[in-house]
Amino acid sequence: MGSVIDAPKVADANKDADGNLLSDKKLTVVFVLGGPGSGKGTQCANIVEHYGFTHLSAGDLLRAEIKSGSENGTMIENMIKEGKIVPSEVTIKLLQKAMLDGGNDRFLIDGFPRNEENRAAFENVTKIEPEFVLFFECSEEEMERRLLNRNQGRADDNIETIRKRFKVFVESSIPVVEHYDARGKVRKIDAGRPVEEVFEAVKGIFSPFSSN
Ligand SMILES: Nc1ncnc2c1ncn2[C@@H]1O[C@H](COP(=O)(O)OP(=O)(O)O)[C@@H](O)[C@H]1O
Ligand SMILES: O=c1ccn([C@@H]2O[C@H](COP(=O)(O)OP(=O)(O)O)[C@@H](O)[C@H]2O)c(=O)[nH]1
Ligand SMILES: [Mg+2]
Repeated sequence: MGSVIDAPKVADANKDADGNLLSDKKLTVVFVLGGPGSGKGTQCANIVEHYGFTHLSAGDLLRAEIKSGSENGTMIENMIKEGKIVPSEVTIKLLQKAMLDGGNDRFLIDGFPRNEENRAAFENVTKIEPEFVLFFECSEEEMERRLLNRNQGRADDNIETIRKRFKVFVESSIPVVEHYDARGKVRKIDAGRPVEEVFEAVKGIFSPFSSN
């Protein structure tokens, strides 16, 4: 019974004010994946500046949800502190809303999908397939160094949580990259280099988007 009642709600959540479905809008969505500290947020800011994408960081949306005092806030806060993946429905609802509010037709979705369940649920609910997956490859040694120097006051940038996040990344997020790799959709970047060098490589991938 729950699924019968919930179905229209899901469909509504996917419509903008004019009743258009997200999936009807011919959106360009790029998933930006890579381990914690690989430079996803840093490079997304560069891409936004040069290629007119709107940047949606799933982690930022979840942290904003905690701050907003939502009923899910405490649950999200506890999961982030433990480096665990927040239930798909929570993250997807935030992403859908941000896309509908975004007023753009091209989005970088940073740090999502983090596991196969995230991926399948997003596809099922939004009917959106990513154009491609930008994957930042970086050693754990380098990522650990970056995270311990990030200085953004994040509750999860401590060595204990960082180790848990690395484990979750290998066990749950790498299979998502493998899923898209098997479909020829992964664009892999060596992210262990200085920011400018990484962006040079990113530019090579985004050049088709530079004209409009
Ligand atoms: N290529 C790079 N070389 C050195 N430091 C970097 C590089 N890219 C990002 N950083 C720094 O590393 C930290 C993590 O970067 P961030 O973009 O937040 O990564 P992510 O979003 O993947 O966790 C930040 O302090 C950032 O300034
Ligand atoms: O789709 C997502 C994105 C993030 N997170 C949680 O938010 C944390 C921080 O994610 P973020 O992408 O901000 O971290 P980063 O990879 O940039 O260090 C993760 O460890 C997870 O606990 C999540 O559950 N689902
Ligand atoms: Mg980030």
